[in-house]
Amino acid sequence: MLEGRQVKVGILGATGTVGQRFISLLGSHPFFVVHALGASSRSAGKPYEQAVKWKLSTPIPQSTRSIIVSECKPEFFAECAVVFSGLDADVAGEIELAFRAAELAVFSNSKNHRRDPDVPLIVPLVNPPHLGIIPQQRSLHNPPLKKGFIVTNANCSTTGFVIPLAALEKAFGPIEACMITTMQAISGAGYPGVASLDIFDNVVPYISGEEEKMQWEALKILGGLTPGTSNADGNHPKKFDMHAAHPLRISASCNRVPVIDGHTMTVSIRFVRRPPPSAQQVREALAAYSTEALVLGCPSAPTEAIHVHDDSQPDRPQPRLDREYQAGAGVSVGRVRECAVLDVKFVVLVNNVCIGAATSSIINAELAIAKGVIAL
Ligand SMILES: NC(=O)C1=CN([C@@H]2O[C@H](COP(=O)(O)OP(=O)(O)OC[C@H]3O[C@@H](n4cnc5c(N)ncnc54)[C@H](OP(=O)(O)O)[C@@H]3O)[C@@H](O)[C@H]2O)C=CC1
Ligand SMILES: N[C@@H](CC(=O)OP(=O)(O)O)C(=O)O
Repeated sequence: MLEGRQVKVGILGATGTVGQRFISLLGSHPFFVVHALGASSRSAGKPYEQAVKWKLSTPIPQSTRSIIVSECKPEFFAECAVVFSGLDADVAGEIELAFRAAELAVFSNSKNHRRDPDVPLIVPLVNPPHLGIIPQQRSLHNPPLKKGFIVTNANCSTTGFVIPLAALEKAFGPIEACMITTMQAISGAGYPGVASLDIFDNVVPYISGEEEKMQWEALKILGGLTPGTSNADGNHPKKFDMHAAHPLRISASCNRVPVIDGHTMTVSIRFVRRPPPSAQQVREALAAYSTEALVLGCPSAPTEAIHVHDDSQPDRPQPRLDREYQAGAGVSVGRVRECAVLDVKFVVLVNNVCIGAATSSIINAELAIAKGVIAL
C-alpha cells in the first residue's frame, strides 16, 4: 500500500497517554510521517521532548523530538492529509469541529462525536463499511465539505468485546444478550489518572460513563448503515440502524484494577440461534475471523485479529503476558467454555492504548486511504 509515498499527519493531544502511543507507533510507520503536533497552551511553543512527560519504555522517535508543539488550531495543520486526535474530551468536541470545517480529515479517540448521526464509530477490525457515511457527512455540513470529515473510534472496552462479538455474529448469526465484567487498566484514565492511594491494593468498582458507552456503542458498531426514510428533497439519507433487526441486550459492569496497560473482561453471550454453537465451534470461529483491513493491506492491521488461547493455556490471556502481542493491535481470547446461564463465556484482553485507542485511529486512516475516502 502506497509504496514509497509519504503522507503528512498531525497529532492533537500529542503529549497525552494516547498521544504518546501515536508518536511511538507512527515513528516506524511505512508512509505516515509526523508533521505537526498540538496540545494545550501549557505545551505550545516548546520542542516536543521538553513539552511531554514521556511515559513509554521505548525512546521518543528521533524524528519527533524537536518538532515544536503548537496550539490546536487548524492553520498549523493545513499540510496534513490526516489529523489524529487524542484530545482531552473537555476540549475535543469544538476543536475537532473546527478542524473538520477547515477541510481536514480527523480521526478521533474522544467520545464527543461518537453519537453524531453522520459520524461513523469505527472499530477497524469490525465495521470499515461505515466509512460509507462520509460523503453524506460532508454534504450535510454547512457549507458542504470537499475533504473534511470526522471519524471516531470506540471506547477501549467497547473495542475489546465487539471484535469477538463481530466474529461470532459473522459465523453464527445474531447475538441476543451479552453480559460483560471489565477489569480496566489505570492508563485508561489518562495521566496522572487515578491516585496511587486509590488504586494500589484495591479495586474501584466504578468508571464514570463507561458502562453506558459500552452498551450503546456496540449497537452502532455491530449494526448496519442503511438508507433512511425519504426527506423533503426525496433523498434517503443513510442512518445507523443500531442493530435494530435483532435487538441485542448488553449489560456491562466496569472496574478499575491495578494494572498499567490492558483491559481484561469476562464476556457471556446468548445467541438467537437454537441450538447454540458449542464452545469448540465458538473457538474455531474466533480463530478464523479475518478482517477487511488485512485484506486491503493496511500495514497496521494485525495478522490475527483474535488470538485464541486453547485449553492448554487455561490461565490466559493475562495483561502482562499478552498485551504486546502483535504490538497490541489484536485482541486475545481464552477460557472459551459453555455457560450455565447464557450459552458461551470467555475472557478477552484488549490493549486499551493500542487497538483500544491509537492503533484503531491509525488503521481507520489507512482504511480511509485504501477505500479512496482520502484522495492523495
Ligand atoms: N487512555 C486510554 O486508554 C484511552 C483514551 N481515550 C480518549 O482519548 C482522549 C485522550 O485520552 P488520554 O491520552 O488518556 O488523555 P491525557 O489526559 O493523557 O492527554 C490529554 C491531551 O489533551 C491535551 N489538552 C488538554 N487540554 C487541552 C486544551 N485546552 N487544548 C488543547 N489540548 C489540550 C493535553 O495537552 P497538555 O499536555 O498540553 O495538557 C494532552 O495532550 C480522551 O478523550 C480519552 O477519553 C480513548 C480510548 C482509550
Ligand atoms: N474510560 C476509558 C478510557 C476512555 O477514555 O474512554 P472514552 O474514550 O470512551 O472516553 C477507561 O477509563 O479505560
